[in-house]
Amino acid sequence: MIQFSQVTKRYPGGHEALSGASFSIEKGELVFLTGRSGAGKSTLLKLIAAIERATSGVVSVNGQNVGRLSRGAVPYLRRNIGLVFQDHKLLFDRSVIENVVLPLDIAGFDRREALRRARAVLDKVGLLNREKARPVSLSGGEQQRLCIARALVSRPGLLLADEPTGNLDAGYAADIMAMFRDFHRVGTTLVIATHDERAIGDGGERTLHLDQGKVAEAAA
Ligand SMILES: Nc1ncnc2c1ncn2[C@@H]1O[C@H](COP(=O)(O)OP(=O)(O)OP(=O)(O)O)[C@@H](O)[C@H]1O
Repeated sequence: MIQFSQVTKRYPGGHEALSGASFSIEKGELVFLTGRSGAGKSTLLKLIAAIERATSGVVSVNGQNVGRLSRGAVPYLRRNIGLVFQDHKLLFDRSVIENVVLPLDIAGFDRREALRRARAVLDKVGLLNREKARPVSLSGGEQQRLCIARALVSRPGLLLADEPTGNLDAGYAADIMAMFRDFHRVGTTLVIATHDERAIGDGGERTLHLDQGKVAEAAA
């Protein structure tokens, strides 16, 4: 599903965040991405979602070279990708539930069905009682859970999550990981960048370790 062939990403200013990275992720895999702060984890996720483009090498998703996608084609790629990034990009002028419903509105869902699904996912992340609140009135951890709800509501085939449990206490972190594992069980591909040992657990999942822009398989 995801293939990196000799991918290098150099940011303006010369910093090389990824250096000749090659690996593949099959459909339905759950993969953790580990490595020190600054190792290149966020960069790797951004290349998959075409938020950043590789300096050299090929990133392909579902057989498409995402570095070659036209601007117009990027929304089609993202339609099937749930994104949980650190800069939540929530809409602060809309309520919690409207933030979650939005991807379904864009996908043309019937309003009642969209609200039903949005409430179900808000319930799972423990925010159902805040559905009318504005995101600005939520704590950092609540905003993170809202972001996770919004990423999962359209049941994407691929979920990319950057430190999804970073701001959460142990209880919520475990709930979110359980949700991710449920999605994995029904066939979603997940790539989760994390420092959080609690998130990785002892499930024997595949872990890719990043060190100074190089990617290596880590022993489970
Ligand atoms: N837009 C940018 N412009 C210039 N340099 C950048 C940019 N984004 C990231 N970098 C640099 O690239 C390197 C890798 O950053 P990246 O955010 O991918 O690391 P990370 O492993 O996700 O770190 P963290 O765990 O702290 O989020 C860092 O040295 C960072 O400073």
